[in-house]
Amino acid sequence: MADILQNVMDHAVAVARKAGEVRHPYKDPRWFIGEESVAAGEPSILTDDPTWIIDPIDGTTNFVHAFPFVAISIGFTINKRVEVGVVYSCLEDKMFTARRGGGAFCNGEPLQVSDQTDVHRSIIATEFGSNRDPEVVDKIFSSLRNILSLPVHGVRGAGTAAVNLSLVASGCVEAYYEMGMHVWDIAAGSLLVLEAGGIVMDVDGGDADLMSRRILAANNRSVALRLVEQIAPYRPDRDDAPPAACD
Ligand SMILES: O=P([O-])([O-])O[C@@H]1[C@@H](O)[C@H](O)[C@@H](O)[C@H](O)[C@@H]1O
Ligand SMILES: [Mg+2]
Ligand SMILES: [Mg+2]
Repeated sequence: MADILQNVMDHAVAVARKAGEVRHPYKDPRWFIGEESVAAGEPSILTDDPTWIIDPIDGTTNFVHAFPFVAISIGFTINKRVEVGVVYSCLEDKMFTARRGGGAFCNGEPLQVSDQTDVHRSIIATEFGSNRDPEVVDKIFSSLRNILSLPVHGVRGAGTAAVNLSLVASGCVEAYYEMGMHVWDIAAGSLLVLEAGGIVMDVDGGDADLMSRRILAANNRSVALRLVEQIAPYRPDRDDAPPAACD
């Protein structure tokens, strides 16, 4: 684990030097998108530069209520593509790691998504999110009703996007979808799913977009596309949307 992070940091330094950058790639705020730094007013713009995308506590509500799923999520992108993902599920003491082209692992053991192709025999993970706008709540319940009525074997939610994605990568659930979470919730976990043999796309079946605040991650295309038919999509403000103008 320490080796993986050190290699990535060395790689970031090498890329920066090649580009003629003199700044230190893990001290310059431009190279970070973190939940807390963005909350403190730092920008949330994904560039081609090497960028750490960090959620120090994913599952804050769980943490407050002692509901036992909480994770640390660290993604690293170059050219807007996730190259390394690390999710540490703290109470399970599971360290999930993935490197683009290098596979996904849990505590060093290789991960593989479920081989289930029948959505009716699947478990689907999702979250209710924190938006209580009645139109959004209606969409959430509409999607849920459609999916439950397919029917599927079950619907679950761990209360953390990073853990939900680790569950897809581990083959414990077939898919996870959500609208309204942020890039720091999913950057690392999305690579876990891809490297475990799964797919990641937009909830409408289009290309995945890290900054769109929408994700559908699944073990395979056939399960994913059956879910696309059931999901009532909505568009939260993007993570890289300009701040609203003040009067
Ligand atoms: O705030 P936080 O605990 O880091 O992250 C949370 C996510 O992991 C959760 O799945 C999602 O439903 C919440 O909206 C929130 O984004
Ligand atoms: Mg989070
Ligand atoms: Mg958090």
